[in-house]
Formats: sequence, C-alpha cells, structure tokens
Amino acid sequence: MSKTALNLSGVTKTYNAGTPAEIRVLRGLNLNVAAGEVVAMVAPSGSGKSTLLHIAGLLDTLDEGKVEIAGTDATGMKDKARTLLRRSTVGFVYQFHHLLPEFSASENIELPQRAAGVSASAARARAEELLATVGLSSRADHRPGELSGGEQQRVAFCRALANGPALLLADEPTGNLDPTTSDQVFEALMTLVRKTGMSALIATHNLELAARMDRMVRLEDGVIVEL
Ligand SMILES: Nc1ncnc2c1ncn2[C@@H]1O[C@H](COP(=O)(O)OP(=O)(O)OP(=O)(O)O)[C@@H](O)[C@H]1O
Repeated sequence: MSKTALNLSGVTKTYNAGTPAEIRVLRGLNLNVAAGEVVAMVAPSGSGKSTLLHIAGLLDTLDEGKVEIAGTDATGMKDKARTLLRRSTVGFVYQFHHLLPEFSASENIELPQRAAGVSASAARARAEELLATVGLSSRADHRPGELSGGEQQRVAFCRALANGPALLLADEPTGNLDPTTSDQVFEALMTLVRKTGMSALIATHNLELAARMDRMVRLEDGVIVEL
C-alpha cells in the first residue's frame, strides 16, 4: 500500500467565480492522511467541510492544487478515470445511512461487491464477516426498516468498506444518533477501520469522539489547521 492515503496540496475552490457574489471556500488547503491513519476534522457549519470531502472523494473538481489518492494523482483525470479510481479506492459514509430499503442488510453490503465483479458466494461471505465485526450477525437478513438507527448506520459502514477501499471519508457519521448510540456506533466504525488497516478522514462536531482518533484538524478560513 502507498504511504499516503490522501494528499491535498494547495487546493482552492471558489463558487460563482468572477461574480460579485463569489464564495472562496478553499484557499490553498493542504492535508495529508497517511496509510492507516484516522484523522478527525472539526469544521464550523458552512466552512466548506462538504466541499472538501467531495473533492477528496473525487466527486467534485478543484480550481487549483492537487489531489492524490492512494498514491495516484487524480488532479487532471477525465471523468471516467476519476470514477474508476473513486470506486476502487474510496468509501463514503454520511449522517444518514442511505441503505436501499427493499434489500436486506446483507444484500446492501453484497450489492457494491457484485457491481465490482465479486461472486455471489464471496460477496455474501464478506458481508457476513463485516456484519460480525459490528455485532450484527443475527440481523443479516433484516431490511433497514426493521433495524434501529444505530444498527442501520453500522450496516452503512459495512457497505462503505465492502470493496476494501484505501480511504474512508465520513461526514458526521454519528451526527443523527443519541449520545450513547453514537458512542457504540463510533466504536464499531473504529473496529472496522482498524481491522482493515484503512485510512479515514472523519468530519465530526463531537470533540470527545475526535479526541479518540489519531489526529485532529480544523477547517478554518479555507485552510486546514492542525490541533
Ligand atoms: N454549488 C454551490 N454553489 C454556490 N455556493 C456553494 C455551493 N456549494 C456550497 N456553497 C457555499 O460554499 C460554502 C461551503 O459549503 P459547504 O457545503 O462545503 O459547507 P459545510 O461546511 O459542509 O456546511 P454544513 O456543515 O452546514 O453542511 C457555503 O457558504 C455554501 O453556501
């Protein structure tokens, strides 16, 4: 594995560039996430957290600077190449689980693997292994609507990690949960991340959870400040 999971350097992003209403969200931002490192990002609302996660996850383009994922420079890539790189290297987790309601927990984890060419039996085995890691073996055949909010979110983590991405990007992954559930779900996420040895950039408002990660940074005035 490459030594750097994510490298952003000199990244700028401006919305409505050139107009009187232009918003300079990212202003020469630098951020490095090493292989196996879990970085917490605290960011005031409106500071550009989603913009940064979208650029890091190759869902959005930058104006200037460089984005490198798992050792591959994605800066000038065409759409198709960026999509392929994203699918093979990045997993996303959001505040809401976005599971498919008509499929079981296991099927939700199997589907991205099937799309990546994994056999049905191998995909099921991997789903079972991931569900066991987060304590949900007995819920494999339940649909999302039959699971609690915390359980749904744990399934969403398993889905994000199903294809073994080098980098997990999470946007307030426990933001929708009560404090006790949030704590349990965060522990489940950390167990998964540590077990797979992947890197993660996790945006959170929860300073207690942030303090339990390897490193904490703040997004402020369009740049990253180390805490
Ligand atoms: N497509 C867009 N066009 C114009 N302005 C945008 C666009 N997307 C975001 N912005 C602006 O850029 C700034 C940063 O937005 P962003 O969504 O990245 O913030 P955020 O930190 O994720 O906020 P929150 O935590 O409230 O979701 C905001 O002022 C927002 O209004």
